Amino acid sequence: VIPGWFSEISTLWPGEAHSLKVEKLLFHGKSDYQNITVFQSSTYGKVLVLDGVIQLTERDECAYQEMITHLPLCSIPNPKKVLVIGGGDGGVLREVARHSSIEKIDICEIDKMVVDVSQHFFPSVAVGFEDPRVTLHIGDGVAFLKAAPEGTYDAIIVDSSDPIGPARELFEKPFFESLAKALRPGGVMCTQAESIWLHMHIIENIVANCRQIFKGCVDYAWTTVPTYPSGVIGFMLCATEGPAVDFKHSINPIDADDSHVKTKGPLKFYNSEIHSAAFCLPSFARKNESFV
Ligand SMILES: NCCCCCc1nc2ccccc2[nH]1
Repeated sequence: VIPGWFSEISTLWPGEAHSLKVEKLLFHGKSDYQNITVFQSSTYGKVLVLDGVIQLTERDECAYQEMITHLPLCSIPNPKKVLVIGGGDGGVLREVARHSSIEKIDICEIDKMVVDVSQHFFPSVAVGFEDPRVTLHIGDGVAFLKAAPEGTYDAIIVDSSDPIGPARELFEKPFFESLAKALRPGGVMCTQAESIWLHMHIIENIVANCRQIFKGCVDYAWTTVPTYPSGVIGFMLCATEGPAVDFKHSINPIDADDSHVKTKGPLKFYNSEIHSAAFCLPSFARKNESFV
């Protein structure tokens, strides 16, 4: 360990570790589920770390939050009811709230300490919790979905950490089946789906499961997030059978002068061209080679 530096070491990316220079340790705690650390970095703002893994930094969280939210929500007309699994930092809520058609936002986060820490140290991210359409449920997303009536949601966003620890079950087949059940016909889901540089096996497994379960479009997208391992992270986008969905083009753009946009500031990363580009994959990750 180099004094003054945080290195992200994990068995999920053996032999490599992204490091950030630490100015000051701001918080360290242990919840019922994981170790939680917040530090002030020299060049990426404040950083949230769960069990030694970087979850978000103030400087680049916009890329992840905007893409995981707007890739699904801009692919369907008039989303009204949205569920977020995980996402206890509130960033996805902030982005969902930009869509004026939204009437109801449920969020199910297992670890209350993540919400409390985010509200205290990351107010520009946790601002999402202030939207009157938001209902926060503290609990296990697996159980929440099992209890959800069939066809409840237009969209479900699974903003999970990695498949080690509390989020492990969110990458397994039964969970994807419960997602499909809770979506209306032509409803869409989007999950955090790791890195094509590091986790092709995990991704192939997710795609195989989703192809069996979701009878609509199933596509993998990716984007750049400098502080995630390998500098990129992916998203699995799936639609249930019903009104056709084409993920690769934004059909429901967020109008720039929408009142919601003003309260939350302009989009820093997402736009309609980045939307379509996100589905362009390198040859080693394409259908003929591997999966999509
Ligand atoms: N190694 C990549 C990790 C991606 C993490 C995405 C993420 N960051 C989060 C912060 C709080 C709650 C849920 C979250 N999900």
